[in-house]
Amino acid sequence: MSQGTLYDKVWEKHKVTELPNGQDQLFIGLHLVHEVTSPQAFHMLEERGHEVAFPERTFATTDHIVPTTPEGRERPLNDPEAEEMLSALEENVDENGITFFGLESGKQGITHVVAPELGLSQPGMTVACGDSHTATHGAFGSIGVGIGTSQIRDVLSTGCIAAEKQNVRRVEVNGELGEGVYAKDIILKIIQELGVDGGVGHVYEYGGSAVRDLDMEGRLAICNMSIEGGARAGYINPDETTYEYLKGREYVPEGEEFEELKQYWESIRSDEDAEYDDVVEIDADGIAPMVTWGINPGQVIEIDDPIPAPEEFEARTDREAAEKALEHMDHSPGDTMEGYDVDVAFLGTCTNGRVKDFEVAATVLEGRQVDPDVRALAVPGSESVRKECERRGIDQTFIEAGFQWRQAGCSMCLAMNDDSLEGDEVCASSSNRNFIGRQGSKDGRTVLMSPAMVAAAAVEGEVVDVRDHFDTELPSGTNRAEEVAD
Ligand SMILES: CC(C)[C@H](C(=O)O)[C@@H](O)C(=O)O
Ligand code: SF4
Repeated sequence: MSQGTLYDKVWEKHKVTELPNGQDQLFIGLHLVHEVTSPQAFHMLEERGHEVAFPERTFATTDHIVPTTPEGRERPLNDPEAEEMLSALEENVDENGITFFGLESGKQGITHVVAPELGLSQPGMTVACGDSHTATHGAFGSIGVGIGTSQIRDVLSTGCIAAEKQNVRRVEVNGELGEGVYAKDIILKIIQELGVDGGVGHVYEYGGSAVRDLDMEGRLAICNMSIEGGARAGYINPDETTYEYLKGREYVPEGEEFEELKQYWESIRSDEDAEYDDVVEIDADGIAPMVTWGINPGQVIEIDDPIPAPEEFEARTDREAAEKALEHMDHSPGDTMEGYDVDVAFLGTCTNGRVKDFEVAATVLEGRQVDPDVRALAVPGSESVRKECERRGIDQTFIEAGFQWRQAGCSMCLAMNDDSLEGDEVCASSSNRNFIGRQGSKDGRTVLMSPAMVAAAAVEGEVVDVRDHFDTELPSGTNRAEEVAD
């Protein structure tokens, strides 16, 4: 039984009661809604004649199905199913008085990019969304949980869900990341070591000097992929980096109220002597850029390591998964990923679609050209990210290099819009899932990596080690430069 962790404290503060079935009734502080998973829940609500209990705690955006070109966004949308989902959401938010960051709002984007940048996600909250990547918000020191349709209905009508408390595993990442190595590489390393099911029954508390050193964008990328490691949620204790990021954002109170909030935020940090159900240590110094070789995020290696042979895995299921992966990806064991031909480069998503991600990739692209055989897509995670990149001229670096510069959405992460792989194309992708068919083509092949590595792959037309191929000094992705010694 763990004591004194942030998870325990935040859970206790939001627990309404214990239910007869042993689960807890948990109050949800922030409910995020998107067009794919909400229509049915609103419908269920209507059927029962219920109203939305806390419209002021509910915020909606549209992300999965939206086209990413200005022409594509003209209404009605070309795809009737997409139009139906979007219109349903528009009607539902209208009828229920819910704030909606729609296509015309200038604030539209991926749920897990929009809520953090507006300051909606704050430490010590419970955040729920009908989306498996809701753990992203844990980067602020909140409990973010992905929920299904009937739970969306429950949150809409009562502000609560029935949930089971999980065990807490501390994932302690100490040391310093080398140049060209980023938060994305840390989380891929964690998933490599603990497995895609390693987190089942747990939430992950990420800590250690390498995590403390990360900027908020990096922390968001790590928490985002908790679900890929099987964890129900993932979080990082809030600190000065968190508070500095939040200060001045649209939904964050100012002045005295901010100071009061900060006291609450400090109080919910895990205690020094908190007990964890499990502690795992990872050495950041040793991490190289990570790339997936297979068809789940755990089938991942360091860029210069050989692709494993099925016999190297102990469990039969892992051996079978490796065989399937080798066949789908057309690899032979012992090969490295370096030199694997790439047809598409995709930069964006709720993992790596933030300003810092584009900034890092732009450093790699500066003065260089995308390989003529590569289709390269830059899709900002939100319209605010797009505008900020344009204000800084980052978009020009992408465009001059030969990238298509798009509007915000999930895009080719899961191809619910027109952005899709074709045939057996290989995509160097900054996203979080490499399942077969994920990017819109059943034969398509996804290689997950950091934004710097995606940019390098776009230029070279193949998977490369960003550290070897470029002499530019790469931005670090940490807050060390700005940090005042403490
Ligand atoms: C469409 C949505 C429900 C889904 C999720 O739950 O995560 C999507 O965002 C994904 O990444 O696969
Ligand atoms: S960007 Fe990808 S992972 Fe994130 S919410 Fe959209 S589809 Fe899901």
